[in-house]
Amino acid sequence: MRIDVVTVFPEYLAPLNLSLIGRAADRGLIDLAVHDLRTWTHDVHRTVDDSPAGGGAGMIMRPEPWGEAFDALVEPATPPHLLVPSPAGVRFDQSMARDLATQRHLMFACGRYEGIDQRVLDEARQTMTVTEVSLGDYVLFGGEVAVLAIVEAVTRLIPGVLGNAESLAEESHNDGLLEAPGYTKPAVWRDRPVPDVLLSGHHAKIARWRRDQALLRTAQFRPDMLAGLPDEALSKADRAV
Ligand SMILES: Nc1cc(-c2cccs2)n[nH]1
Repeated sequence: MRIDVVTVFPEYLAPLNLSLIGRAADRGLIDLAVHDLRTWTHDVHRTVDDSPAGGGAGMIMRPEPWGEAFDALVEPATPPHLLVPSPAGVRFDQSMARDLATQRHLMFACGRYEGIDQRVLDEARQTMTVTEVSLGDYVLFGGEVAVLAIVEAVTRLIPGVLGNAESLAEESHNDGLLEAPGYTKPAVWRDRPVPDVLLSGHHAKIARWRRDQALLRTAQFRPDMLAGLPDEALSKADRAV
């Protein structure tokens, strides 16, 4: 997968060169490039924003640098999926992460200030799929934080990036439920024991206990997820919890 990020704060994306994502890039599983939007400015002040048409607070990002950036980065024969973080976007979730992880080329446009001139998105829709995407119902200074989260959620699903693919199967939101609580050694810590069933070696009982805990946790913290499950997702044993 190729991932391009266009931002006025390229250093904000430095964490993408670390840890598992950095190693995935080194191993060629992803081809990640961060670009400074000011590359495509031509004035002495390298201006990327201007006052909003019609007045109002804040600044809007000018269309010209974005248009030139996309012209430089987009191969018309294989246009990317353009993702534009925005508080006004569709909510990002694990289902979208799974879908994005199957795509060949993602490009992220990090808006700052009060957003990007709308004509940039309108123009981009002529050649690319464009999705405004939100991390949640709160407002950030810019899209960079959202890109860090989305790139991490997507790249960890790419085959080969995570050493143990099994862990993907048991994590929260993979099966529509929150994951069960986890424990490790010591068997007792500050008078708090690991649940006996986890030390029993009885795999069927352990699996049942974990499923029960996942159902209870989901009912307590995310009843909306439970309500959204299709009937066939819950077994008879699940319904007895
Ligand atoms: N979910 C979300 C996205 C954002 C921003 C993206 C770009 C500027 S502010 N805030 N909250």
